[in-house]
Amino acid sequence: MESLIMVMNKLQDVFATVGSKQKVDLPQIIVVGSQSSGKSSVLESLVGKSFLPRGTGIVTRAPLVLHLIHPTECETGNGDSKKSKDYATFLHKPGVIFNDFNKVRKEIETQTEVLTGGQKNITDSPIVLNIYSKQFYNLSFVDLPGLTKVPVSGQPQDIEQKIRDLVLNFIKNPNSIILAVVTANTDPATSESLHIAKSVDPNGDRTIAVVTKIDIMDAGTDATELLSGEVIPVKLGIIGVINRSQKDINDQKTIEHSLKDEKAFFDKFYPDIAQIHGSVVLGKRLEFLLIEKIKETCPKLRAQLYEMNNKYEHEVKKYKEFTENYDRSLLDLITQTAASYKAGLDGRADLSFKGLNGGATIAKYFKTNFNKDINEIDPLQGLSADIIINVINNASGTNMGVFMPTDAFDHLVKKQIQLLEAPSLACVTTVHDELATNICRLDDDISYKLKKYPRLFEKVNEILLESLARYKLKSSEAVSKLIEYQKAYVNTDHVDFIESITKSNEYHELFEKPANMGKLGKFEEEAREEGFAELPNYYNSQEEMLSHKNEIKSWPKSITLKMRKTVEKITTCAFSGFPDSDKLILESRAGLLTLFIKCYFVVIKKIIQDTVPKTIMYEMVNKIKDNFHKDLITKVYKSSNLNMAELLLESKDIEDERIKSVNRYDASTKALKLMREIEQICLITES
Ligand SMILES: Nc1nc2c(ncn2[C@@H]2O[C@H](COP(=O)(O)OP(=O)(O)OP(=O)(O)O)[C@@H](O)[C@H]2O)c(=O)[nH]1
Repeated sequence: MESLIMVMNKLQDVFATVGSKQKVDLPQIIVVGSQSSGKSSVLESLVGKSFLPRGTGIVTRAPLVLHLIHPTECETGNGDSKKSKDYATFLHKPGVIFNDFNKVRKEIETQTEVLTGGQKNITDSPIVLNIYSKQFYNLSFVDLPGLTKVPVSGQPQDIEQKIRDLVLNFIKNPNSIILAVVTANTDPATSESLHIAKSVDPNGDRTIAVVTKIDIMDAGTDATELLSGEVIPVKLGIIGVINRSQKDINDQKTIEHSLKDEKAFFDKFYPDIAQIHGSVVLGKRLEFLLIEKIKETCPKLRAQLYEMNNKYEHEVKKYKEFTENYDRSLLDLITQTAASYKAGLDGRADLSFKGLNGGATIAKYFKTNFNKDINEIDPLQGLSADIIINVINNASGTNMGVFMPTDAFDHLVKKQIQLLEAPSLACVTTVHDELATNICRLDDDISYKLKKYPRLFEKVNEILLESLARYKLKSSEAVSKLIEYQKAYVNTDHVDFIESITKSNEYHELFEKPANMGKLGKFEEEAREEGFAELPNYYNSQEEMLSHKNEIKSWPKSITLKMRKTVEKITTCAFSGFPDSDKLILESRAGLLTLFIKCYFVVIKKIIQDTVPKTIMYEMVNKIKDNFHKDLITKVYKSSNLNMAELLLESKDIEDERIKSVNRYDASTKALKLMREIEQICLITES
């Protein structure tokens, strides 16, 4: 019967060595208790040896999986002096025999440091220790860090939560037996171990309580009530033990001696129940419970292992498929890569993909960021009133004409149109970068296959970037041309321009509300009185006046009349000897010019917001979608400096993954074999 636990131990080791992606709920005894409750002492009494690290603070910082093994002849090794006595081995030190249990303690301490990275932190990576002794039963435990509330210096503040999480992770395994250590000298209602056990096993169906420190209870109190099961609601039993006190340990009292004293203590103080308490009873009870648990969980465990084995077998086959048929599938892979890349832009890619795909990202960028960048450009950026007046003066030359100089408008508006080039070119760059990253959004399956061959992946990336660089150049040239086109001809007849002017507030202020015209308004009546008839007197000749009339005609028709009126008023003012007339004329012209620039800019912004995305789509996005496949085939196959063998080198990561996958499959096959052995033993013992 003992060998049932031994086979289960082997099963545990299989998973401890190889690890498993999937959790396997193996039957285990998990020791849980608050700090200094006596967990280590209980384990040492069961083992009959002092071998666990002691000290202040949190001593146990890694799960310790402890297998107690009753060795067979073969394991004691006939003639092997090292194995002739009790000895220990660690799973992480294969082949090393520990006869000295002080060295076992040291090794646990050293390995704890290795696993926790030298910090006072805790880890969930287990240390697996086998102790071989003819003296005891086969048993297996997991010893965990003590539940604590106060971090010691150097320990993370959340240590309490970390320990709780670690303990919970072990005890929530429905096939585990919770060995809750409870101290007799404190109120069981405050016992941390019972509390945490209850959170995963509310009815106490898989919890056994071990009561320590009965010997140091307050004078006048005794543990009869506690040990009889009236206080603690657990179903697997309550067993009292007397461990060595600190003084006993300091005095180097042997465990053998302590076990004798323990028996004497129960015989003397609890004669009626002495037979069912003590470390020896505890050991036997735990062995019985573990065997029962193994039998009970066998069918479920077998099904779980079977499923796991199938899954790993499938995974291993997948690796083989890639490595063996690579040549044949290179072309397929390139085709799939280009198709997946295109699908990412067309929006038909993996719908489960979290976040936006490449195509959607670009569309969103056009609609929001690019439009915003353009809208945010101030149409008068860099144009102070002085600059505008200066340009008007220069455009008028020596002749201080009365009408709006079109040259000044042309000059200024073209200067402002140029401001649109930088955000448009930035848009080209952003889309380019998005197209470059789109390679990271291939379908999982293709991306996985491609990354398996890093050189090939690198080559694919290189080809993509080369093509994109070409298309980016063309896009930038085309976008710059769009700006040039706008600068080539200033179309003041554009319907949107006229509409924009008439809808503007400034226009309304200047022409529709004479009352708000300020100084100009004062002369409005005079202007009306003197009339346009006076105006020809201003010009030196009829010819000159006519030339100005032509100038008026070059402005959009719908505004000409009103504009003319204003200019007329200004001119009249000049005639009437108003002292600031020149200044007034200039300011009024500058106001008009500013309004026209603003309104014309609205039109151009709309055109740019519409045509830049179209140009980028044509020159870059659609080109890469249509030509990526062709570019890949041409460059991967035809490039003379390409060494195919190099392209086919498997990545180190994937190679490691493949090895791990094979190991996992081997381990699960081994586990299934052990499971069959366990089932055999169960059958024999039942019949
Ligand atoms: N008198 C007496 N002392 C005990 C008993 N059990 C444990 N002790 C003492 O209590 C102290 C803590 O015991 P440990 O076995 O180290 O407790 P632990 O739960 O393993 O402690 P941590 O691993 O630090 O959480 C030691 O000084 C033991 O000697 C007992 O039954 N009686």
